[in-house]
Amino acid sequence: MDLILVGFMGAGKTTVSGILADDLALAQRDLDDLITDAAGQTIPEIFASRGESGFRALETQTLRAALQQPGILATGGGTPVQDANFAVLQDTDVPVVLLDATPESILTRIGGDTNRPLVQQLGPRGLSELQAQRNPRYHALADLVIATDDLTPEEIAAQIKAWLINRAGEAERA
Ligand SMILES: Nc1ncnc2c1ncn2[C@@H]1O[C@H](COP(=O)(O)OP(=O)(O)OP(=O)(O)O)[C@@H](O)[C@H]1O
Ligand SMILES: O=C(O)C1=C[C@@H](O)[C@@H](O)[C@H](O)C1
Ligand SMILES: [Mg+2]
Repeated sequence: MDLILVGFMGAGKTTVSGILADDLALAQRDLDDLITDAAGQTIPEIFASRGESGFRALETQTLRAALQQPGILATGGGTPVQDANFAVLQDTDVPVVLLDATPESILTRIGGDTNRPLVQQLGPRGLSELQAQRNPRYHALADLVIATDDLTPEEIAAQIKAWLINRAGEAERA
């Protein structure tokens, strides 16, 4: 993998990874898509038939395989929560970018979404509490943090690209 995006549901990982992958001519890999492809079920179907723990087991398996592939990986919002996933993401040399967003932005973006079971299960308040609980994990992994509230996905992709170019230059000079 060349780059990993982490952050809460609705932070924009899938959207931004698509733009950046196109721009850099890299493969876009979305962990949620890889999981649904492997399972032959949507995320709500996986949660309904196997429970959240069944989804998490698939997520861990799929993450390990995805990290062996080149490209830009958009993780799921809960990926860093499992200790095994967190350890793998912490150990990798691949740069990790955190897309951060306030609970207000998250609710505006995904409050009405039906493809994320936790949005329905938790409601607005529970969702914000879950985000606060997960934030330390996201930040612990991040080599770069982008506050996305007032940026378009294109602007975020451009900031990440500039950071990657600068980072490559620094590595060359070292
Ligand atoms: N910077 C942004 N400004 C406004 N809307 C955004 C921004 N980034 C993403 N969105 C919108 O928010 C919604 C969720 O985005 P996206 O699916 O990329 O999030 P995600 O981080 O991949 O979430 P998940 O963890 O659930 O996979 C989409 O409707 C997308 O268009
Ligand atoms: O934050 C989460 O726990 C999740 C985020 C989504 O990307 C999906 O992986 C799923 O809906 C669970
Ligand atoms: Mg996504």
